[in-house]
Parts: sequence; structure tokens; C-alpha cells
Amino acid sequence: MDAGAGRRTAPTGLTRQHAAVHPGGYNRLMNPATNLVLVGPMGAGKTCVGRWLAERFGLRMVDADKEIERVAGASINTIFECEGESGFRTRERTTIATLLGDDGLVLSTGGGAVLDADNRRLLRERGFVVHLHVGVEQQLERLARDRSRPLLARGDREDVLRTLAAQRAPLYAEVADLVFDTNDYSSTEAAARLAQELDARWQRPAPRSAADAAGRTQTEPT
Ligand SMILES: Nc1ncnc2c1ncn2[C@@H]1O[C@H](COP(=O)(O)OP(=O)(O)OP(=O)(O)O)[C@@H](O)[C@H]1O
Ligand SMILES: O=C(O)C1=C[C@@H](O)[C@@H](O)[C@H](O)C1
Ligand SMILES: [Mg+2]
Repeated sequence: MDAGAGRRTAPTGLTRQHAAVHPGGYNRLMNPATNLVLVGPMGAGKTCVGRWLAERFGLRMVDADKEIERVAGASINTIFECEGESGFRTRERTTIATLLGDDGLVLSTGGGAVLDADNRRLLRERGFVVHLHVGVEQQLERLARDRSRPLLARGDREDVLRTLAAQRAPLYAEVADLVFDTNDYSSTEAAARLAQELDARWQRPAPRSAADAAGRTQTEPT
């Protein structure tokens, strides 16, 4: 379900920028990370918008949830059943740390990745972090037919989503360099508008040359 499902007419677009100074000393507005990290609630579009942005910016798309499933050889539902949420969170922490060892990524995180303080620190250190926002009403529409998110099976969906939103809002705010509200856009519109914002605001370094990537300087003999 996509293509503008449940859109309202008034475009709200952007957003807010986070003017905090990074622990490393530089202003977050000039954060020169080579990785783009997407955080936000379930159904914000981290996975589908991430794919589009990776293509647009020539980056490698990685999705933490999918990587966890690949490594475990099991679905997120099964991991929750067998190991509980805490087992899933342990896997999530390891996976994010491993993935962020690399450069030139779009990393789409799971909705609860920000719960862990080590994850929050690493996301900020290793990426330009975009908080994709979505409100609970839109989440309910976008995820109406979804059965792959175990937290949504824990009770009344709206109650669950409102509780998670209240708990997590300060954590998303803590890590975000940029906040982008997706409520009024289809996933492709959101991706295109966010890409424009990133062109203006993300001071990403030039891509490494093939020689750099291979660990040589250009003057060395081949
Ligand atoms: N802007 C949008 N408008 C309408 N539908 C959308 C939008 N963004 C995402 N969707 C739809 O919502 C569903 C969930 O999207 P997606 O999987 O990208 O969310 P997510 O942020 O990655 O969630 P999670 O945290 O659970 O991984 C998909 O069916 C997707 O097509
Ligand atoms: O919001 C959450 O805590 C989750 C979101 C999904 O992306 C998955 O990571 C998992 O279903 C948990
Ligand atoms: Mg996702």
C-alpha cells in the first residue's frame, strides 16, 4: 500500500534542523558523514524511501531489519517468538555496528533502533541522520494489512503506536540532523523532496576514487 494512500492536501514539507554540536566538535549542520541513516517509526518509509535515496545518491542500500533476518535465517516474528524482544535488540545492536563499519551507505534502521544508547551514539558518529516522521493515523493506514511487525500484535494497534511514539519521540530527536515529515506525501514524493533537502543540507564528502577504495594512492604503480 503506497502511492499516496491517505494523503492530506496541505503539504507540510520540511522540517526542522538539529543545531546541536556533535561530540566530535563540528556542527551537526555540517556533518560530513558518508553514510545516510534513516530513523523513525514503523511505516515512516525508512525501507522504501531508503531504496530510492540510495539510487539517487549512488549509495549502497542496507536495511538493518533485513540484515538481521538474513543473518538469523529467520523472520523478525520468529526471532521475537524464540528470543523475545531482548534477543532481537541484541541482534539489532550487533547488526547496526557491523553495517556502520562501512562507508557510502543508506542505512534504514528498524523503528526501535534508537532505544539503545550505543546505537544512538554510533548512528550520530557514522551517519547524517534523518528522522522520517509519520503520525499514528497514517501509520495505521500504511500498516493496516501488515503482519510482519510483532509489536503491532501486542494489543490494540493504535494504543501500541501512540505509546511507542511517546516513548521514542525524544530519542529520534536526540539523533536527528534533519526531520522530514512524510504524512502528506506518497513514498516517491517524500523521497524526491527529501533528496532535494539533502542536496542543500548534507555536506557529504566526494566519493572515494577506485584507487582510494582499493587502498592505494593514484601515484603508486599498479
Ligand atoms: N509516504 C508514504 N505514503 C504511503 N505509504 C507509504 C509511505 N511510506 C511508506 N509507505 C508504505 O508503508 C509501508 C511501510 O513502509 P516501510 O516498510 O518503508 O516502513 P519502515 O519505516 O521501514 O518501517 P519499519 O520501522 O517497520 O521497518 C509499506 O507498505 C510502504 O509502501
Ligand atoms: O518499532 C520497532 O520496535 C520495530 C520496528 C521494525 O522495523 C522491526 O525492527 C521490529 O518489528 C521492531
Ligand atoms: Mg523498514
